[in-house]
Amino acid sequence: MVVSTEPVPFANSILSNAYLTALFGAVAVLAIYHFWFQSLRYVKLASKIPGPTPLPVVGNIFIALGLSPNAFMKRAYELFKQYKTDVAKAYAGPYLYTLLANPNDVELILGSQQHLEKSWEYRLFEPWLGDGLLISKGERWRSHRKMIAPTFHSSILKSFFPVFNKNANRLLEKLEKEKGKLFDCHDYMSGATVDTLLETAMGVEKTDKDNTGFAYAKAVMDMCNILHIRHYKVWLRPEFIFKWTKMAGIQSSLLNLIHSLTREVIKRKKIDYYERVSKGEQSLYKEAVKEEEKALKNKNTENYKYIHDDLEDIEENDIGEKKRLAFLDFMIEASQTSGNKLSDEDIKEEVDTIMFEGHDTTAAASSFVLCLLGVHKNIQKECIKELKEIYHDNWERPITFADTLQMKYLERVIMETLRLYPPVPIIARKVHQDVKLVSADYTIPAGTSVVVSQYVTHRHPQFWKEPEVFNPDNFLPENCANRHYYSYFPFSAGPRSCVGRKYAMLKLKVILASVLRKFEITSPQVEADFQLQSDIILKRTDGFKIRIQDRIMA
Ligand code: HEM
Repeated sequence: MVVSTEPVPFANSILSNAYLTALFGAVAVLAIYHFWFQSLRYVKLASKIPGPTPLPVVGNIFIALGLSPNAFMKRAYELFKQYKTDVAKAYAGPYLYTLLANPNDVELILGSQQHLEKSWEYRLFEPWLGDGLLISKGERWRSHRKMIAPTFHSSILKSFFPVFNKNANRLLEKLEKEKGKLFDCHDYMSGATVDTLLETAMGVEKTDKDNTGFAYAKAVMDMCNILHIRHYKVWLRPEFIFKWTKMAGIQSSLLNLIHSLTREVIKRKKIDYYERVSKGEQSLYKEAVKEEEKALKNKNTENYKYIHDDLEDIEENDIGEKKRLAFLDFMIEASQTSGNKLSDEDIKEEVDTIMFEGHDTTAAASSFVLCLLGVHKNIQKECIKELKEIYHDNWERPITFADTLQMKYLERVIMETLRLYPPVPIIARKVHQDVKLVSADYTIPAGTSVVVSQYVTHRHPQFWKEPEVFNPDNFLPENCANRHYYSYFPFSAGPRSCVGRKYAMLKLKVILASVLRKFEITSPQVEADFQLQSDIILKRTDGFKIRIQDRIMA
């Protein structure tokens, strides 16, 4: 049989008519959508705000298309500079995001009691952190924060010093094998941070053979990567799409690992608690609450004056050291006390939140400090000068709380590191009321998301002299005195600031001073070589590479 390959004019014209109709139909639907979209109140208000032109339906998501996480970071920062504005907008589909760089505007969001709700992307954390402190809202957030924040105050932090020192020494032992080699210090800092958190905040001691810290830290890092990919590849955000990807299977095994550690930790602590009760030991919870209330009446401020938040409303010396409980003990006792409705699941969510927030942030911060000290040898020398003044000939003695108060230069190095390389590079909130900006005549419409970026504001040329230069003297008291308060917020600021910032600063000082006393650090790279990744936690995609050798004391 011969099959004709001749075109069939009639069928063709039907097809082309069908194509044309479909095309016109699609254009008409898009046009109607476009005009409807433009008529929406929030879109009209936002139309005045500068930003890249959005395409119908998809908005500006093409900015992220085909970009790797570190290229995305670079591109976002370049766009902000290119528009030379303190306010910029972008659409992910129909969702409006307004980015604020000016501290006066940042203050309107972070300093307010109204805009406390996190933007909806934080919900991607839900399978992991549940409704823990980082993402919870309303009365639940308020009551849990009131309970958790005081468990990270100086009176209890001081009692953590033996554990801080023990884990710092373990880290030094592990680092021995890297002497002379070029290696990535992040895994080491991460493992040490998890072990310290487990032992301090959770009260769970680790055995020498136990590799839990490392496995857990690795699972947390992998989870962060998945969440980050879903943040910027917005089409992967909906659960019904994500669940068909390979990543969903990986996420599920990572969460199994993370959650089983959390459940194990809580189980162990509960057994301890019941043993204490069976021995007739009294619950310290009620007494601690009473002390807390008394302390709250005595408002005072101290130390870290560069951050405004509710933690400063508590005078720590008012709280008897013996009556203070570390985080997890406190949560367990509170759950057993009538009047509290803390379930095991509530405790698990808060434990997961503290383990995530307290670990990856501090590990990134300490790794950045080590790299920067490797690059800036003169600044490393200054740190050593200060440490010599504190330790004289007793170079190996354990680091005390009093020592950390004298580490003023190291504190400035840490703060400057957190300025240029803030571990949490952005924060997003959902606003339920219109926000009239201070820096320009724009109004952010209610019901949309606002993004403030530590990375961008910390480099704002109007508020920082030579903003791209690493200079710890930026934090000399005289240089801080007249700087806008919200030009620096590595720990966020206002009512929803980081509850663990004092813990973080103390831990960073102990771990960094320990490494510096033992090793001299060098880096083969300069800062311009750092490849930054706009992950949930800011990282270097090229690795935190340093070289160490025994420090020879002159
Ligand atoms: C260098 C270390 C750290 C940095 C830079 C940092 C930074 C931050 C930032 C920016 C936020 C606000 C996040 C947002 O609103 O999206 C935050 C919140 C939080 N941080 Fe930290 N953090 C650090 C260490 C810690 C530690 C050590 C802990 C606990 C042990 C901790 C516990 C928390 C918690 C529970 C929240 C949620 C607070 C709330 O929403 O009420 N952080 N942190």
